[in-house]
Amino acid sequence: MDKIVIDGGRPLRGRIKISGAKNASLAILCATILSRKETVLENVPDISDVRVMIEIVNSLGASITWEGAETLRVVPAEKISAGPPFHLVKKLRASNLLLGPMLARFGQAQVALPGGCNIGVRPMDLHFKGLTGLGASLSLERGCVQASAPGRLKGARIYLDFPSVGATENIMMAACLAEGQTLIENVAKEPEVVDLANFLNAMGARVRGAGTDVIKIEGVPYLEGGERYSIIPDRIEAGTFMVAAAATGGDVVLDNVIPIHLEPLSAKLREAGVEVREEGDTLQVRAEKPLRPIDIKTMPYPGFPTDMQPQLMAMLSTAPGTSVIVENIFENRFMVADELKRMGANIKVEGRMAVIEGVPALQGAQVKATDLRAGAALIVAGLMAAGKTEICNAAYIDRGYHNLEKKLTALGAAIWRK
Ligand SMILES: CC(=O)N[C@H]1[C@@H](OP(=O)(O)OP(=O)(O)OC[C@H]2O[C@@H](n3ccc(=O)[nH]c3=O)[C@H](O)[C@@H]2O)O[C@H](CO)[C@@H](O)[C@@H]1O
Ligand SMILES: C=C(OP(=O)(O)O)C(=O)O
Repeated sequence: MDKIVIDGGRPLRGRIKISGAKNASLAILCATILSRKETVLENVPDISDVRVMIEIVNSLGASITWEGAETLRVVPAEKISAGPPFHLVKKLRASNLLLGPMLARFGQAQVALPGGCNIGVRPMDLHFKGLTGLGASLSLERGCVQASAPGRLKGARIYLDFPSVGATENIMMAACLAEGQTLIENVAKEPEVVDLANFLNAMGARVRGAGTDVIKIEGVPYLEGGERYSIIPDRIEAGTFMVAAAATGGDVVLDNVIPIHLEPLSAKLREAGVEVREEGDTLQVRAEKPLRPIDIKTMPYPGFPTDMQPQLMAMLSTAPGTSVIVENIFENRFMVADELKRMGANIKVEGRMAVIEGVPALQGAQVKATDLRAGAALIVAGLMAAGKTEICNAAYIDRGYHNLEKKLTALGAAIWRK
């Protein structure tokens, strides 16, 4: 059942609830390694990335179990014997977030270099620079990062050359248990970083400034846990449904969203002629085709998110005129263009720039997902296209979307697994 089939051409209409954020959940599951007591996490999406991360943290000695559809009970490990197994670490990019918490809590970590989607080189130099700055010794042995910090890590001043989400999160988690004050400058400001900081503080950490350029952490000797913590809604899942609604000329209401997190996308959709209305924790997206062409540059938050770029490319493929997308975050994130071309799109990719000439319509075709958001973009394209689209490698899509077919069916799409 690794294929998704869509019989396209139907505008999405209706109302659905958005799930908890993948990227916040993955970081927060890693952060539970830091604590000594039980924690309950709510609004956790039941997606394959989360399931793999649960297996990874459990392999270190924790006990994480589902208590209902969206709630996890986490009993942290008291000690760890070995690093997480390679067959799990290689599945997940976010396994790079284990290093900081393992080092801070247990003074050592052995973690294979992470896997995940092939959207760029994705080095870890900034993670290593930060952790070394806190006093850890790191070396790479046979594909495995060996890290140790005899005694406690030491607070330090760390400047990130680029506001990397993962490096910010890893260093912030490690610094929570370091001795003294840590100042991390030029940090990522993504909502998931803020959510992680809020969770750490709920466990007794002293993190200030998350959401600004500088994060200040006063180290504490231990973290307690013991809180019930609700994870923020997934702005990328919400964004994907917003784009799907707009691209099909639909009218969709999304519940459980934080509209401000979606502003970089909402602003661009409005520019394309889409009506986006915010009220409390709901968003309504309404569009009439044809849409207007627009230009997009991906940037760190609050800029336009790279994780929404492929879906926008699909939407713009039928906006009459020329749209230009510049991808500034990941060098290999235009792979979906070739698949969209199979469906009749006219897209030229030159390095980090893609030029899209709107065509009157897409036609259904057999296509393959090359990564998670490329898969999401093909879902959008399949919903727009006339006739049947068959998307293979659906496992990529399952990494990040909970109940995708069920939610789209509720909105009137004809979509099923094969
Ligand atoms: C699990 C998770 O939260 N994933 C998100 C996270 O990925 P991730 O944390 O991997 O993304 P980063 O913000 O770290 O990467 C951004 C850029 O920095 C570069 N870089 C990063 C680290 C480093 O040590 N050196 C370096 O050069 C990367 O190659 C990339 O070009 O943020 C990305 C950017 O918003 C999102 O697309 C991912 O969905
Ligand atoms: C790139 C993504 O995730 P990851 O960093 O886990 O590969 C994504 O969610 O689009």
